[in-house]
Amino acid sequence: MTVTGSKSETNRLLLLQALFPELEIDNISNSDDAQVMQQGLASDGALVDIHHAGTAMRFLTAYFASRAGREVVLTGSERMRQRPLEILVDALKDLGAEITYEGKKGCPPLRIKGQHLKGPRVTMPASVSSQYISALILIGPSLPEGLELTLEGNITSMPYIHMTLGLLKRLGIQNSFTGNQISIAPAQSISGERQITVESDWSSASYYYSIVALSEPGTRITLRFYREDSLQGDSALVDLFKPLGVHTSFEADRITLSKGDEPLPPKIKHNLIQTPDLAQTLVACCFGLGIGCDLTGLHTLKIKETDRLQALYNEITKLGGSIRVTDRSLYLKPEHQMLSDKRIATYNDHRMAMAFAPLAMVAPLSFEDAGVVSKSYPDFWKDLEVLGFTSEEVSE
Ligand SMILES: O=C(O)C1=C[C@@H](OP(=O)(O)O)[C@@H](O)[C@H](O)C1
Ligand SMILES: C=C(OP(=O)(O)O)C(=O)O
Repeated sequence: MTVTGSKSETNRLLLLQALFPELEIDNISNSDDAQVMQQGLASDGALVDIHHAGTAMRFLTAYFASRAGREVVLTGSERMRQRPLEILVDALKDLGAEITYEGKKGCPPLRIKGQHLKGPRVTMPASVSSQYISALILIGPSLPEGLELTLEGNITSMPYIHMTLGLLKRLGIQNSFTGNQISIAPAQSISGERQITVESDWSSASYYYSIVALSEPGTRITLRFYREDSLQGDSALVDLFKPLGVHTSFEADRITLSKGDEPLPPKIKHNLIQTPDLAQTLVACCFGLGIGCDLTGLHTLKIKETDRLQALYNEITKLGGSIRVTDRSLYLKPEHQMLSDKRIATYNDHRMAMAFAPLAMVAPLSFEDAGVVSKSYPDFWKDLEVLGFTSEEVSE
C-alpha cells in the first residue's frame, strides 16, 4: 500500500518553493489541503479561498504579508472563519505587516496588504497552535536580517516546529532552536538539497495501525514510503501502538506493521500534546479493542476541523461507549459492546471518518459525508477496499 505524501511537509515545501523557485519537490500530497495551498500560491487574484486547510491559512497569511505591493483577501470555509489566528496576525504586525479582519476579529477572512517586513526580533505565545510559529519560520529566510523568535508559554505540537526547521536545514538554511529561542538566518537561495522527496503521511498511517491492532495475531500490512528518521512527529505511532500489539519493522523505504499475540493492557494512558492528530485514532481503536483510554494534552482539539472532543464524545456514545471529556482531556471506560449499524457523523472532519472506519471490523457501520477524507487522504476508501473492506454508497 502506498500512502500519499505528508500534507504538512508538502505545504511547507510549497511555500519554500515560492521563495526559492529552484526547489524541486517529489511525492507531493494529493490532498485537498495541498491543492488549495498550490492554488493559493499560484493565484494572482484578489481573493484566495483555502477552504478547510489550517496550514494553508496560517502559512499563506505570513507569505502574503511579506509580499510587498500585493493585496489579497484570504478566506476559508465556514469553520475556518471560526478558527483563531490573532496570535499570528499580531506577530506579523510587530514585523511591519498590514492586516485587517474583514469579519470577526481574530479570525479569517483577512485583508492583507503585503509589505517589506522588518524583523528580526518578535515574540509570540506558543500554546495555541504551532502552525503560527511554523508560518513565521517559513518566511524567516526572506526577511532582510532573518528571524529571532521568542516563544512564550508551553509549546504545543512541538514536532511540527522541528519539522519546519528540519526542512529549512535540508535546504541549507541555518537555524537553531534553543530553550524558547528560534533563530533563522536570511537566505537568498538554497545552498543545500535542491530536490526533496516528501515522506508519506504518518497521520494517515495511523488508520492502518488501528486496523492491524483490531486484527488477528499474525496480520501484516506493508506501507510505502516511510523513513525511520522521519521529520513527522506522528511517527510516534511506532511506540504508541506497541502496547496495542502492533509491531513496526523498517526495511528500505517501507514499514511493515504486524500483530503480535501478547495480552492487551486494561487501558492506555498518554499525553498527546506532541501528536494531537492521533487522538481520534487511538480513542476509536481502544473502543474497538474494549480497553480503556486516558488521554491528556488535548487542548488544541477544540479548534481543529471541528471540536474533536465533542465529536468523539458524541460518536463513541452513539456506539454504546462510556466516555468523559473536558476541554483538554478524555477518558474512555474499558469493556463495552459496540452497537451495530450506527451512522457516524463526520463534522467536516476527515479524521472522524478515517479514525472510525477500522471499527467496521467489529460491527457494520455507515458514514455521513464519506468524501470528507479528501482533506488529507483522498484515496482512503479505495485503499481500504484493497485490504478487503467492502462498502457501498447509500443516499443520505
Ligand atoms: O504544522 C502542521 O502541519 C500541523 C500542526 C498541528 O496543528 P497545531 O499546531 O495547531 O496543533 C496539526 O494538528 C496539524 O494537522 C498540522
Ligand atoms: C488539524 C488538522 O489540520 P489543519 O489544522 O491543518 O486544518 C488535521 O489535519 O488534523
